[in-house]
Amino acid sequence: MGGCVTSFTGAHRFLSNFWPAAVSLDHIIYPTVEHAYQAAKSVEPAKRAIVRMMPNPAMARTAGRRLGVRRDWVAVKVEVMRHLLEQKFAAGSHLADALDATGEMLLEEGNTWGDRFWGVYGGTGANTLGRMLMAIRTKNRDCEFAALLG
Ligand SMILES: Nc1c(N[C@@H]2O[C@H](COP(=O)(O)O)[C@@H](O)[C@H]2O)[nH]c(=O)[nH]c1=O
Repeated sequence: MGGCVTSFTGAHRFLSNFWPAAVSLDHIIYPTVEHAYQAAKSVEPAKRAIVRMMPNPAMARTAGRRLGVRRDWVAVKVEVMRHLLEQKFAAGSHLADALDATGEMLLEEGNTWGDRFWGVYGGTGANTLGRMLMAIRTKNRDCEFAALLG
C-alpha cells in the first residue's frame, strides 16, 4: 500500500501523540505520549505531576509549555520522544498492528499549529514525528521477521 498520510486525523488519529496510550517515564505512567513528553521538559517530580494530572493532552501540552524546559532539553527531546513512541507502538500491541497496517504509506504530521519540527506546516517541515513512526514501523517488522527465522 503506497500513498501518503498527510495529517494524523480521522482514521489516522491514533498516530497523534494525543491518542490515549499508557506510557512510562521514569517508572511513572502517563495517559498519553503528549502528557509524558511535556512532563519530561522538567526534572522536578512536582511539576511532572501537574502535567500528568491534566485531564487531556491539549491541557498537558499547555501546562508543559509553561514549565520552562530543563537545560538539556534540546539535546534529549528527540530521544525522549523515541522512548515514548517505542512504548506506544510496542511490537505485538494493538497500536503496532494499526501502524503496520499503514503499509508503506508516507506518514506526515501535517498540522495547523505551525509545527515544522515534529510535523509539516504550510508544505514544509522536518516531520520528525512522522519519520520516527516510519522507523518504528520498519523496526517492528524486522523484529517479527527475525522472530520467524528463530
Ligand atoms: N499541538 C498538537 C500536537 N502536537 C504535538 O505537540 C508536541 C510538541 O510540543 P512542543 O515541543 O511543546 O512544541 C508534539 O508531541 C507534537 O506532536 N499534536 C496534536 O495531535 N494536536 C495538537 O494540537
